[in-house]
Amino acid sequence: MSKDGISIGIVGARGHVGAELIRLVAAHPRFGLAFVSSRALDGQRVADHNPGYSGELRYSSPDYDQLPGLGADAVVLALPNGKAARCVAAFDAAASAALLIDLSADYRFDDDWYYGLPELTRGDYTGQRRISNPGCYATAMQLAIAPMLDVLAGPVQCFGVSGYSGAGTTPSDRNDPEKLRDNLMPYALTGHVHEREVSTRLGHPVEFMPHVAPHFRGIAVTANLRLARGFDRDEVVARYRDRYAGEPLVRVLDEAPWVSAIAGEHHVEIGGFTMSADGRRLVVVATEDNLLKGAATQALQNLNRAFGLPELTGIPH
Ligand SMILES: NC(=O)C1=CN([C@@H]2O[C@H](COP(=O)(O)OP(=O)(O)OC[C@H]3O[C@@H](n4cnc5c(N)ncnc54)[C@H](OP(=O)(O)O)[C@@H]3O)[C@@H](O)[C@H]2O)C=CC1
Ligand SMILES: CC(=O)N[C@@H](CCC(=O)OP(=O)(O)O)C(=O)O
Repeated sequence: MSKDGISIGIVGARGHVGAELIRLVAAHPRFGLAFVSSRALDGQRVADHNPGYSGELRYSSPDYDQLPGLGADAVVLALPNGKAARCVAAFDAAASAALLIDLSADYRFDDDWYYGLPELTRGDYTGQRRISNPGCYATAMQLAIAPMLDVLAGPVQCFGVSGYSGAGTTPSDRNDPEKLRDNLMPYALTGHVHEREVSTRLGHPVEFMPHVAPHFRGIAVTANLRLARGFDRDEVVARYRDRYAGEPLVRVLDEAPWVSAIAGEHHVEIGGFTMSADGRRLVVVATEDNLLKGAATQALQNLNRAFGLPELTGIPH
């Protein structure tokens, strides 16, 4: 079941993110799968649904109060938003020592949980056993804005476009390929949870306008930053390069990154730095695979750190 004794359980493993995690954990040199849960796929062979897995494990569908007894060292909750609390309560009731990582938005505002965006928050990790994993857009937006945080003047506007895997597997207009064909679908144009998440984490107001597009995976965020003084483009690019030097999962490019190039990649790309004539306005573009650095890869970074392994173990980079 587990390699070298570190076993990982995944709750909500039928989802797009759960599928990526199965693949990453299966290929990890130290982690193995303890269980993968799905109500719809209960009893079916994982290998029949996931080309990244070749073992004999089958999906199971335990009740939440059975989860702590399944012996996983860490359990990743990959359920839709609003569903994590009952799982967490089961682990609390059992006084389980298992590490919990929640991929939903449910604990991102809870100070009892470590918020795991390693490139920005790894210094806050002091061995917490409850980790909330930032959302895909929230990761891209924070990484795109952070290097300029101390020189911002006024709210930042972020125009976001996501592939429809971002909308999960529960059928909706936002993951319906027919309705998305030749289309760009705006939604939650004010007050999206990611707007609140990024504004809270950066301590600076961010205005977020998300859209979903016909491609499957990958997000692009175009951020508009007003600056307290005039900047040269070179000075701005140097800030980003300095900030992310030594961060293999954040690549600073000169040109604007394309979402078509980020699918399947584990890193974020930031580039396209464009200044207004007076140097007081910067537009910057970030792209990311929402299912990887926006979710599963980041979860793996957090798991690695929690088990004392190098942060990028099992993450191609
Ligand atoms: N998709 C993305 O790009 C990203 C997603 N996230 C977050 O990660 C989590 C997982 O995302 P994703 O894989 O897209 O999610 P899905 O919407 O695909 O849901 C994951 C799985 O949870 C199970 N599930 C669905 N509804 C319920 C329910 N009412 N009660 C219990 N289980 C349910 C389903 O499996 P079954 O019905 O078989 O039990 C489903 O396949 C979400 O919280 C999402 O917000 C974070 C960043 C990026
Ligand atoms: C297209 C689409 O619907 N995207 C989702 C992204 C959700 C996600 O991936 O992140 P969280 O875990 O932070 O919810 C949304 O905008 O809510």
